[in-house]
Amino acid sequence: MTTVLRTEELRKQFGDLVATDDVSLEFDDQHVTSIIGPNGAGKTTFYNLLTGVLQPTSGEIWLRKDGDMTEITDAEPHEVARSGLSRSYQITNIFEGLTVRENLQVARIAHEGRTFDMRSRPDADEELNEEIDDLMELTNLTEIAETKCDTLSHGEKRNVEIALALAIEPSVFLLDEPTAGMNPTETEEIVSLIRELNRDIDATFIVTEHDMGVVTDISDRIVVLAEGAVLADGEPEAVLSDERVTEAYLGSETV
Ligand SMILES: Nc1ncnc2c1ncn2[C@@H]1O[C@H](COP(=O)(O)OP(=O)(O)OP(=O)(O)O)[C@@H](O)[C@H]1O
Repeated sequence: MTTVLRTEELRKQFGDLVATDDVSLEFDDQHVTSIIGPNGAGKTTFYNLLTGVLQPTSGEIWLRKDGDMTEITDAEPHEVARSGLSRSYQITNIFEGLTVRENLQVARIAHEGRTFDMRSRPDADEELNEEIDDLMELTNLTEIAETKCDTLSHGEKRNVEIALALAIEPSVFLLDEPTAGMNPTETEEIVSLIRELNRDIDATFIVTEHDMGVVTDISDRIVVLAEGAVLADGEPEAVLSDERVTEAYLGSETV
């Protein structure tokens, strides 16, 4: 197993409030790790530190890039993404007026550092379109490739967001509440999509999720945060039967 992402005593304070409390974690390749915790535990802050949206008060973040661990602690969000850490946002990140294919063309072209211009006829770029066809097949979007995004369902949009995050060929893929606002059928679909992606592409998944059924279904490992610190870390069964974890959730929700 290879470590692809590591935090060293990562800390974030907002005034006196410690939102991330000296978190040291290592993430191995091809694993699905869920980060869970009661409301206010510091999950979003941890994600924002990893992706460069927030700067830590202290500590370090290291990401494997081209075979070597590289420090990304002070990197800007676009530099983090370019280094291979991609995030699918809870808040949608899609150009509503463009089709699914066009959205992916924009993302791929931007990732390759080219300028997107519809007049340059991206449809005529065979290599680009083959990559996008593969990406759409992987994320179950082939049938709606030519559909404008403003007419898609919530679940379909979620798949487009995942495809957009995958378009930058990430080595570490952060999923922020992937089933938020979904009905049971959409939730089931997204769970099988995450499982398929984990099997089919060489990426590491880190997922925050409130739905414990989903967490149990998809995780190789669960990390529990409470008051910004790591409370438990290990295989799902052991973590979810840990008394300290149940206690941390009392009063907010049930594990
Ligand atoms: N910009 C900020 N300024 C001040 N305090 C903040 C800021 N962002 C987060 N916090 C505080 O940091 C703590 C952790 O918040 P965070 O949003 O990371 O938790 P969370 O686990 O994602 O919660 P939830 O599950 O409710 O989304 C909370 O006490 C929150 O009020």
